[in-house]
Amino acid sequence: MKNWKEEDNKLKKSFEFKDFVGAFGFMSQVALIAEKMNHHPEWTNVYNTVDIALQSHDDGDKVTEKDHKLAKAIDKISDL
Ligand SMILES: C[C@H](O)[C@H](O)[C@H]1CNC2=NC(N)=NC(=O)C2=N1
Repeated sequence: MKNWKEEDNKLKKSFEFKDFVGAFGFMSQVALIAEKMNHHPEWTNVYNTVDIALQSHDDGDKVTEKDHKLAKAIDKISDL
């Protein structure tokens, strides 16, 4: 898990892409994985950047193993 930081009971990381298409393509892939895992990111997108914060709402709004699993899956997608 590269460059994720834990802050405010969330795992956070910012991703930067060449342009909006790169950013949105990444988000589309993450959305499919998140839906499969039934674990969904809080995120914002501004043009070529995507800021992600992961937290388990069902488990007291804290970071759990589910967040770590999703973070690893997201890193894999961003390395492609
Ligand atoms: C009903 C549904 O299974 C739950 O609300 C799931 C959906 N996605 C989720 N995503 C995240 N990040 N945390 C959760 O606790 C969570 N719970």
